[in-house]
Amino acid sequence: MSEAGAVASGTSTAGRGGRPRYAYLGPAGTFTEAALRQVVTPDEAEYLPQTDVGAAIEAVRSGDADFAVVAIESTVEGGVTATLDSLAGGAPLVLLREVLVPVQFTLAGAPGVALSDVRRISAHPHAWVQCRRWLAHHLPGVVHVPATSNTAPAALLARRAADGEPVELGFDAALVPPAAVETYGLVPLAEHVADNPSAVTRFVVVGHPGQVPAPTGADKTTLVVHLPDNEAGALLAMLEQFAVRGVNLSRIESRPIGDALGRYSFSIDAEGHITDERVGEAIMGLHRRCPHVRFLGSYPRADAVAPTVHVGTADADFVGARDWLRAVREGSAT
Ligand SMILES: O=C(O)C(=O)C[C@]1(C(=O)O)C=C[C@@H](O)C=C1
Repeated sequence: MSEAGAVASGTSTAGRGGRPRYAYLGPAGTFTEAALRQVVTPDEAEYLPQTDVGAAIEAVRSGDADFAVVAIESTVEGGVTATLDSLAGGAPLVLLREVLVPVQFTLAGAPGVALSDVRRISAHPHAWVQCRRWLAHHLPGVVHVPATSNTAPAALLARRAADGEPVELGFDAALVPPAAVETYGLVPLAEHVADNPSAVTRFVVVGHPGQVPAPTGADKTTLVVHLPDNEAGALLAMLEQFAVRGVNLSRIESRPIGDALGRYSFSIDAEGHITDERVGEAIMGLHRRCPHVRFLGSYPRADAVAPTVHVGTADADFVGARDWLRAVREGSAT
C-alpha cells in the first residue's frame, strides 16, 4: 500500500476481509478508478463503483464505505461542482490526499462502426467540454448524449454486444478513457482526443474527520466559507485574512448556498497546512469574521511544491511575535 493509502486507511473501519472500502465513480475503468489505483491497489482494498460523485460521498457518510475517491478540479472546467456541493453540506467529511491524473480520450464504438457513421456521441459532460473543439473540427454537428461517467456508455456497448440483441442505445460512439477500449471490447475510432493535450484532473480521497495528515512542507488546506450578509467589502475582508499572513490561494470558487438568491458560499484551497502558524492564524481570522467556516482538511500536495514563505510569515515569526506580546503584557519586554 502506498504511504498515503496507508494514511487514508489508517482511520478505516474496514470492509470484508479487513480491507478498507473505497467508493468511486464507476463502472470499472473511469479516470476516477485510475486515481484510486494510485492510492491503493484492488488487492489491498474493496473497490465500490457508484453511479455518481454524490453517491460515492454519501456512501462514506452512511458507513457503506470507509473512503471515497472523487474528482474535485480539472484544468479545463475548474471545480467539479457535484463534489464541492456534496462536501459543503451534510455531515462533515475531510480530504486526506490528492491525486492527479492526465486526461485524454479515445473515441470508441462497437466493432463494425466507422468514424463516418458517427452522428451521436455519448460522453460525460466534463469529457464533452474537454473535447469540444476537436469534435467541432472533426465531426461538425455531432450530437451529445450525456453519460453519468466516462465508462458508462462503454459498459452499455459491451452489454449489447454480449447479449447479441440489436438494442437501440441512442448513440453510435463514446468518449472513453484509452484503457477502457480494451476492457469493454470496443474499437478505437480516434485516439488522443482532447482540446488541451496537457489536461489534468485532480482527485481527492474523502474520509471521516480524525487525525489530520501530518504536515509535509508542501500541503494544501481546503475550506468552505460563508460571508456576513449585506456587508460592503466582506469578500475583500475575507481575502485579507489570507493576504496579510502570506497565505496564497490556489483555488477559490463561489457556489450558491441554495436558500436564497444572492447567497454564496466560497470553496477555497489555501497553500499550507493547518498546523502552519500563518494558516492557523488566517483560519482563526475567518472564524472571527465569517458566519460559517468548514475545515475540509489539510493534506499533501500531489505536485509536492512548497509555498513561498514571505518575510515575517514563517512559523518562528508568529511564535516570536506572540512571545513578545506576552512579555509586553507582563511588563518584561526588553
Ligand atoms: O472518472 C471519470 O472517468 C469520470 O467520468 C469523471 C470525470 C470528472 O468528473 O471530471 C473525470 C475526469 C475527466 O475530467 C472527466 C470526467
